[in-house]
Amino acid sequence: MPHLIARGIRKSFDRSVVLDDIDLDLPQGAFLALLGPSGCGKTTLLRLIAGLETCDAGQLLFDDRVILSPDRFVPPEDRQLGMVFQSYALWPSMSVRGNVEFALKARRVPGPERRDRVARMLEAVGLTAHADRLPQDLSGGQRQRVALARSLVLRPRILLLDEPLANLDAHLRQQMLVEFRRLHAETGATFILVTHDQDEAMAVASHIAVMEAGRIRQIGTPEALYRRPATPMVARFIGHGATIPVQVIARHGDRCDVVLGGATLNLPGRADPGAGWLCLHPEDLRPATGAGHFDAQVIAQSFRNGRHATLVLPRIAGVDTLSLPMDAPAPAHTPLRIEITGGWVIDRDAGGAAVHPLSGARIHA
Ligand SMILES: Nc1ncnc2c1ncn2[C@@H]1O[C@H](COP(=O)(O)OP(=O)(O)OP(=O)(O)O)[C@@H](O)[C@H]1O
Repeated sequence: MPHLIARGIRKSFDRSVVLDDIDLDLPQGAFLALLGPSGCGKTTLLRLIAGLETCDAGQLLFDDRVILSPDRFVPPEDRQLGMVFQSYALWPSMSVRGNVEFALKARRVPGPERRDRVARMLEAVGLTAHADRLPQDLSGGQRQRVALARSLVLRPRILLLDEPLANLDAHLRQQMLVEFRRLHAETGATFILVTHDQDEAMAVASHIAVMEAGRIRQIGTPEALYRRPATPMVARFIGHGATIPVQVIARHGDRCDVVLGGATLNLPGRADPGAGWLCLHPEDLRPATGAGHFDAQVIAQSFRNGRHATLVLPRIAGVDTLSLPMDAPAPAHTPLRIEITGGWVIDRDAGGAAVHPLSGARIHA
């Protein structure tokens, strides 16, 4: 049974619509990433779930109880959730232990149980040795751990994370992502993470909701979004993808015949005959070993993960650049013939589709 449900949520600020027709079915224990470009409404949706905003239309339900609608508002403290922000907002004059213990004291949790829960939480986030330090004497990553511990010690059913890693360097971010996954698995709580970094979302989330202009464009597992993007925006946003305009001439179930340049290709996809988009990731392209499909010219290369990541300018109308992995170095301006080895074909008018039929708005644990 889903425990967090949003139905047709709409929210405006000063008559401009910031969230529109938001639907979610989230079971207990999911790890959802809200992903999208700046200003698409991620934080507003998180704040709405947190009880820090009201809505104009729709409903938010937690375990079948309406916690938000235009005429109902359950305050944050009655929603069984915790929040961790970018600015960790720790109490500066309290020790690490004091910060983690504070809310338990406020809730009058008896001393022995309180000390036990704090000790176990500090152990879980690896801060036992720093329990008596003040926040100012900690690194950014350690402060972030205190903020996490402080929220998780209350055993929330939902933990809301608003760009919690934005202030950390790349190395610490990776460490904290591993930590998030571990704590998520250990606590069994539902985690909802706001991020505009798709690598971050792919690294931790069981499900990703890609948002654009106040709407959820697609929601599903990272793999579903990567392999079967519903819109060109999702295709470009996930996995460093690109889109190429193609003509779809036939559809056979989950495959389509498309014309690109002079060639006809049979590729995975679900587009009807007419104008379509071919969604590609770098590994769907390679230098042609046979006739190939289109000409291109190398713009630049960088060596990454054992391959030469190559940016090329394809000779295809309406396409700027594409990237593909190569085994050999190739200087700028090298002409290449490129072969397409995979991808996903969608309708040209798929731009506004809210939900892809394969991923669905309903999330199952
Ligand atoms: N209190 C407010 N009053 C007026 N407009 C607001 C308010 N809060 C947010 N907005 C507007 O709502 C839109 C969505 O903002 P929101 O912070 O939810 O986006 P976001 O996707 O989280 O962006 P970012 O990644 O930059 O944090 C933006 O256009 C923003 O300016």
